[in-house]
Amino acid sequence: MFKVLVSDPISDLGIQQLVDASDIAVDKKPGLSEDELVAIIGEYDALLVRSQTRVTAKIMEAGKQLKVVGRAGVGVDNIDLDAATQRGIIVINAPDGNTITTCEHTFAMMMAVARHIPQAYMKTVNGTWDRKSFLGVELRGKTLGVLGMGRIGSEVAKRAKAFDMEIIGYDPFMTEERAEKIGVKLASVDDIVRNADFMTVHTPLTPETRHMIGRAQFEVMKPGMRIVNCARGGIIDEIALVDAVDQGIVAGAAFDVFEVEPPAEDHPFLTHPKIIVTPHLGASTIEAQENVAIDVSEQVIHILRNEPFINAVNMPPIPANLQSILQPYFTLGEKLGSFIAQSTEGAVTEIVVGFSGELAEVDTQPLTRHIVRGVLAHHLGTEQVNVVNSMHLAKVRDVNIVIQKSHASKDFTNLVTVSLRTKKEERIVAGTLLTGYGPRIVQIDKYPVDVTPEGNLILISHNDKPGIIGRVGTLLGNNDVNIATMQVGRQLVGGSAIMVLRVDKGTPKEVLDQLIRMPELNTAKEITLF
Ligand SMILES: NC(=O)C1=CN([C@@H]2O[C@H](COP(=O)(O)OP(=O)(O)OC[C@H]3O[C@@H](n4cnc5c(N)ncnc54)[C@H](O)[C@@H]3O)[C@@H](O)[C@H]2O)C=CC1
Ligand SMILES: O=C(O)CCC(=O)C(=O)O
Repeated sequence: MFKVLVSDPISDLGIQQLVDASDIAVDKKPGLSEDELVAIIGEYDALLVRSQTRVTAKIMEAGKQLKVVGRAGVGVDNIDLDAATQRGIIVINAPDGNTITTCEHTFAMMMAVARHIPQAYMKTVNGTWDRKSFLGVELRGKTLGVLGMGRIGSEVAKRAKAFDMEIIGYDPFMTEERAEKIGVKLASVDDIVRNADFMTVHTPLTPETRHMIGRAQFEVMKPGMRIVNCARGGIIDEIALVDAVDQGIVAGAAFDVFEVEPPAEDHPFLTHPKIIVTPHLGASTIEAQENVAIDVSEQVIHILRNEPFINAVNMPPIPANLQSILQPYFTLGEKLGSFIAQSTEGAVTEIVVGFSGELAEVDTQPLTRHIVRGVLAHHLGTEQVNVVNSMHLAKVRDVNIVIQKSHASKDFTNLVTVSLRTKKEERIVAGTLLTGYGPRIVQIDKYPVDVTPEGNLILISHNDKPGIIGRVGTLLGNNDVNIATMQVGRQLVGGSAIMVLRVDKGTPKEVLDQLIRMPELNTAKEITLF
């Protein structure tokens, strides 16, 4: 039974599928401190959070069983991604479910700042009927500058057109074609600052976007600008903004997010008459909270059940078309990696992965992660290594990963070749998927073979001499080890050869030792593939 901890308030309806899953037990414990989480996280396989819980390295370290941290929302700045990756914990988010809601909140804030709605409300409910102080401005005909034209920024731009606004946008990944399609004129940050009447930011907070609107930008800003931040505190320099409002450069600002949340009691935004605030409510609608919880719950279930999943933040995404090509090779890749690691001695220094045939045409990175996982799991344990941290673990252990691609594949539609170099030896194994038959190992070192990569195998290298196969069979039979299948590979009659035996159960070490002592037999290794 998998255990999932929900440590922030997350929509009950959204997590219903987790609650209903017969193999999953869900505990809801919102509001725990870091120490409280550290004390209990060890028993959980998955952690679900919104933005309140800070998922620190200390929590990951204590989460010995933790396979996935699910963020019901977009931003993962409350999760230590490096710590997660190092520990092989998958971090997923729900990037689509709150886009419209946050876009709508941006408009609520834009209109509220244009028409002084919070200030007018406060005065009215406090008994003052003041119709003079709150002269606003229209959105119609104004220029809106959008910084960050991703999901939310693009939706904001679309809706701004309905208000008859001119939209200028900046995003390093925005193409002219896409900008044209959504009716946005591409501009630089400087153009936006100098020309916009309203400006809204929709980027993540990164070293590059931190204070991307600061003193230098306020100095050249179009006077009377109104600014909205429903993305992340810190994209706009808060102190510089207050000064710009006081100097009359900025006519008003609406902030949903703060550099530190919640803000200190004496934060200047909280008492400023021209700055309006909400407590990080961008994603707070019934619809968005259900959407993000449904999305993240679905993926957590997939991950716990070892099924394909999407939206991993600490792993490159696999496009759907690629997923269907690569997915069938994942198991083969891990098995080839495991086979070669089990059959090779010495510290691993290099893994050379070769793809030929159709596989050479596509981005095979996700498959490489599985192969490297297969190799490293033999040395570091299957619990320690997964596809999230396999490349990282290889790097920190100075294992060189080399990728080779060849478009021609002589005998197979696709061939995956793994060569392992260790301080002692080098070995090659190659495999493919045979239509109707499944995964096969088709080459071990220089020998062609046809081995189903599963169960208990014995890999023997020997000299091709009459009687050796019989002697091996007799020795195993005498020790109650039943042979299910046998493959022999050789290049020359009487030369060196290999034998791959599939046996019904594990082979005791003393039996392997007896095999190795046989004349003409060089090595015998047990390999287990499940
Ligand atoms: N207030 C709230 O409750 C919510 C806040 N957010 C925040 O809103 C932001 C945007 O979310 P989405 O649109 O879903 O993300 P997204 O990933 O779809 O879009 C972000 C865009 O910012 C662009 N970008 C990155 N660096 C940039 C730079 N230096 N200059 C200009 N553009 C840059 C990226 O290319 C990308 O297109 C995120 O920070 C997210 O955490 C999202 C949901 C709710
Ligand atoms: O969970 C929340 O309400 C915060 C949403 C948010 O900031 C995000 O999704 O990035």
